[in-house]
Amino acid sequence: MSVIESLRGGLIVSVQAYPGEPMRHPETMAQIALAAERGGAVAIRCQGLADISAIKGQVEIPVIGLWKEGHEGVYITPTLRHARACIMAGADVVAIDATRRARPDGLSYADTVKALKEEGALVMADCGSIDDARMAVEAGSDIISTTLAGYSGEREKTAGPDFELLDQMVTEFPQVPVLCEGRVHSPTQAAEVMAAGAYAVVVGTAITHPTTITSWFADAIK
Ligand SMILES: CC(=O)N[C@H](C=O)[C@@H](O)[C@H](O)[C@H](O)COP(=O)(O)O
Repeated sequence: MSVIESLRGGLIVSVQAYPGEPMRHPETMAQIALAAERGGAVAIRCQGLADISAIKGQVEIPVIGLWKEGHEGVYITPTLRHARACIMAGADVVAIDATRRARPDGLSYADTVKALKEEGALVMADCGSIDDARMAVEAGSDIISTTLAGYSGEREKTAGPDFELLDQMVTEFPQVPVLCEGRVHSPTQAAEVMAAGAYAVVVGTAITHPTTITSWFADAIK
C-alpha cells in the first residue's frame, strides 16, 4: 500500500513540543509517538530533524516531517533546504507552508514542490485558505490540509476545526486527499471532520500537549 493510501480514513497524531517546554526532547517525542501508534494512529506528524529521526527509529507507521523556523510568517518548513533536510532525516512526507506569502529563499511554492517531486518526495501542503489550496493543488501537492486556517490571516481562528474551509476544499478537490488539521479537540470533532469528507484527521494538542490539556481541566474547575 502506498504511504498516501495508508492514511485514508485514519487518525494522524501530531507530536510536538515547543521551544523551552519540558518535553522538548527527541527521545520523549519518540516515546509519545510510539504510544500514539499503539493507540491506533496511522501516521505521526512531527517537527525538527532530531525528532523526525528519533521517531522514525521507533515507529513503523509513516512520518510526516516538518521543520519550524521561528513562529511568524512562513515558518513551517519555510525553504526548499528545510524540506530536503526533513526528507534526509527520514520523513516519508514533508509538510510545508502552502500559503501564498513570500518565502525566505525567494522560491515560489510551485518551484519548491516541483523540485521536491523531481527528487521523489511526497508533499503535504499546509494551507490557510481555499486560495492556498488552489495554489497547492495546481503545484501538484500530494496532500492538502487546513493546518494554517486561523494562523495566516485569511481565516478566522475558529474555536474548533475550520469546518467551512474543510468543506470548501473537499468540494472543490474531490480527487485530492484533504486532511483536517488544527484545533480538533475531541473524538467527537474528529468523527465530525471525517463525516465532512476529510481523507484523514490530524490531532496534536488534544493528544500530545499535556500542559494545554491540563489547563482545560484546571480552567473548568475554577
Ligand atoms: C499553526 C501551527 O503552527 N500548527 C502546527 C503545525 O504543525 C502545530 O503547532 C499544531 O499543533 C498542529 O497543526 C496540530 O494542531 P492542533 O495542535 O491544534 O491539534
